[in-house]
Amino acid sequence: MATYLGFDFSTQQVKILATNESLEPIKEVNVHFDSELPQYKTKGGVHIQDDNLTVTAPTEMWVEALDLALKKLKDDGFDFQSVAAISGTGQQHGSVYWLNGASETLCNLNPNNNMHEQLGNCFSVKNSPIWMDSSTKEECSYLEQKVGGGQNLSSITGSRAYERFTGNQIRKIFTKQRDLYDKTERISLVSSFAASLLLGKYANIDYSDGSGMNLLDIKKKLWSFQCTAAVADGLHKKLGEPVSSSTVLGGISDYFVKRYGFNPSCKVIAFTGDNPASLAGCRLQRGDIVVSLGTSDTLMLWLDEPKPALEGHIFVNPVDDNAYMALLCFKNGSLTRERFRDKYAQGSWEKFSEALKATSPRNNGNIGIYFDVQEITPDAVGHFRFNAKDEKVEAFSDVEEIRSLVEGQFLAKRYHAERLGYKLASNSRVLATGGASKNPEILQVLSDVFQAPVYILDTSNSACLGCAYRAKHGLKGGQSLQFSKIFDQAPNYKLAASPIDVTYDVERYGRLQASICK
Ligand SMILES: O=C(CO)[C@@H](O)[C@H](O)CF
Repeated sequence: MATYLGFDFSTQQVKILATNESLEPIKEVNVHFDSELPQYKTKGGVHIQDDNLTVTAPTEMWVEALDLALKKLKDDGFDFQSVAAISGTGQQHGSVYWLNGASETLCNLNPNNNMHEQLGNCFSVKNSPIWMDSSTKEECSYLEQKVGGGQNLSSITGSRAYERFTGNQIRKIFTKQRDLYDKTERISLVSSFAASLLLGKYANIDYSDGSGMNLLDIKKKLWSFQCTAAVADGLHKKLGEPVSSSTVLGGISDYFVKRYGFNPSCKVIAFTGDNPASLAGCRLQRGDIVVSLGTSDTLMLWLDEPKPALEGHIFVNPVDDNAYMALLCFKNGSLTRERFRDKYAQGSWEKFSEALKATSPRNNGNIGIYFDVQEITPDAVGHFRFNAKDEKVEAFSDVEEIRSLVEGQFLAKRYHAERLGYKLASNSRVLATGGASKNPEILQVLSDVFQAPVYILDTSNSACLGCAYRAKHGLKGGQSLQFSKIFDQAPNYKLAASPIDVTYDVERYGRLQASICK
């Protein structure tokens, strides 16, 4: 009975999840960086430097965690011989810098020793910049200026310049630590670095995670020469060529065959970023949209004709090279919902829900826009209330305040999703996850605003699970096989809300939002 492994190199841990042939989870192990590798002295898996902008993680820590996780799986009696294919994911945007000559060590690892003892001196940059870094404003401005502005950069790479995006991080090293850059023979993302360890040679960056670098032309699926030339000399050669996310990169390295008992025929499928992997793990299809309702709310959607903009991110789709996915982050999520619960519902979610039931869709024309903290989408902050005549007002009734918050948050999501190319269709489905997805009344508003059924799914392991799915997909045919065909049974979605027939004026929301942005 074949099994598949998904590896997740996330911010706080390395997780390995095994599934059976039917892609049902059968085993899971993890190594938590802070508590199990305390010698690296990380907090939340990272080091925040004194400037409070630079955020890194020790590259060697990730290597050591992989050996530790596989040892846990071995001690648990897992049958590595059964593994037909593996794939994995890494926190997006992070980067790894392999020292000149490192490839020789990588392909000749001694299975009697830990990897990190052998690879510890193979990184020119010992502390990898990661997605929480925001120290590259200067590099972002430079790149946008070199390619003709933020919208041009977004049209090429799917995003305007963002501090955490890899190209800008590489430029920072090229301009400020040129000696380290010159000693670097290969630059990986966290995802392709992890794949390289398991492959025993440098793994290609995949199209989907590569879309988070401000370097990949997402239409041509090639490095944009305009961007790579603007970032650093000789960058193209250090990146290697990008590949489809379902590419069979090769067989597993002999180190793992001898040290853990993997089958030499086990194939390594391209690794990708955590958000693309989650899209695969949610089994997202055309017309679907994932709404994750957490501290910050995020939207992931499947797109066929993306419209890259100055907000949000468009990535090449991880399971279909000819499609795309979009990621939108909304910083004001559950903390704002909790503040309204406390202020207008006496701290009770039951009363919060009663308020939603006591008010009607569209809230008599009242719209609220509440950005307690600087919002990402759009770039604005403050509280704004409008009555049915679009006049600014100071307050609504308590129950109207609650509905105006929830409707406003979901109208924003639909408005920005449509700006990126999302088209509501008869087969549209909203897949809700995260804390607030446990509240039926909030999901009813979500369903009404999107005019689509809302399903809830447990996505706690979506990134890792998505990689086990992608391992089987890559092995069984990759791009020549529709991703949904690899599943034996229907997804475990549970219908939570169906829309009542109501039409929300999304464009009106857009006009009011535009009026409050500077
Ligand atoms: O920066 C992000 C996406 O653009 C985060 O979701 C990271 O991928 C988390 F690892």
